[in-house]
Amino acid sequence: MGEGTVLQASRLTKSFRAQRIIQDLSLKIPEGSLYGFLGPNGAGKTTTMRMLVGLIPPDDGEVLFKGKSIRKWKSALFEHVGCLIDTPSYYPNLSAYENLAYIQKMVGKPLKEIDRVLHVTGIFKARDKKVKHFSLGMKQRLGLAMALLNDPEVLILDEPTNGLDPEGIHEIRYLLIDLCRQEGKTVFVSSHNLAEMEMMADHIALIDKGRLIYEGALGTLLMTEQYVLRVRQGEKAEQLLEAEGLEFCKEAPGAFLVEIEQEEVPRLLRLMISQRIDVLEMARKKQTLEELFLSLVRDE
Ligand SMILES: Nc1ncnc2c1ncn2[C@@H]1O[C@H](COP(=O)(O)OP(=O)(O)OP(=O)(O)O)[C@@H](O)[C@H]1O
Repeated sequence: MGEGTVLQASRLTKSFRAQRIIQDLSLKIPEGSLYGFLGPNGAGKTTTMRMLVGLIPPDDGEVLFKGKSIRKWKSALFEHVGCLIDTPSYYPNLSAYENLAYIQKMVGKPLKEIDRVLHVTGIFKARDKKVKHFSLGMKQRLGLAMALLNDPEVLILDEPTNGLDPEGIHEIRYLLIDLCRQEGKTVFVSSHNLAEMEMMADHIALIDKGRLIYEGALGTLLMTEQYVLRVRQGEKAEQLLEAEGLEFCKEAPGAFLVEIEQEEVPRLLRLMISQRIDVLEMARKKQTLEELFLSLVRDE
């Protein structure tokens, strides 16, 4: 992963008809990250993304690309950022190739880029098919292909898996992971589906009612201080945990959730083995993004 912040939102505020939609929202998107932008429906994700790509101006605050305000560097977004926000507009009676060629001609860019993006997004075989015959998943891929035409460093995608079937979701997910890990792009993707984001993002921001609730790396965030313990001899293990004075709760016969410091784990395992307790599993419990989100919203 690259170093530094590539795109930054600094204290963005936005109202529509005197109603505050985004409130003092700051984000730092690390270069090379797959950044999940999460929040419930109506939290303000699309509005934030529109500001990030310069489609609408913030009332207050600013967007910085590589440290420079986009207000003074308008071409930065055009040259370095590709986006898929709202439904992409295309001509249904034209083929995928013709749609992409139309854009390239308009901006005076070479047509040779088209086959590259058709390959990257996996719709090369449908290159000459009319878009009106495309499935929703293929249309999303075409939208991504449009966003990739310029070979941008950063991709900003608003709910790209919305409306897709499980197979389509899976394919887009792996495509985004590939774009980030293989092609080195920074991928900023919004979703209200926490479970889906957990499978691909390395950084996340959680917003609710236009405010930032959490931003950071996902790595250890989901780790808890609890361990899942599964053994064959449940009663013996329970007695041992009690004798050791550990906090625990029984989840099922022979299955416990134990509060224990990582440093103490080897000693507990040695004790169990010496008492002929067969340990089937001892693993750090991970909370789901959903559990984390709910606890953060509750704390707010
Ligand atoms: N142009 C607009 N005029 C008035 N209100 C707007 C406008 N755009 C968005 N809103 C309002 O702002 C709030 C946030 O909308 P936004 O689309 O940014 O949320 P979101 O997090 O993307 O939600 P979703 O997941 O449903 O797309 C909503 O209450 C919406 O009705």
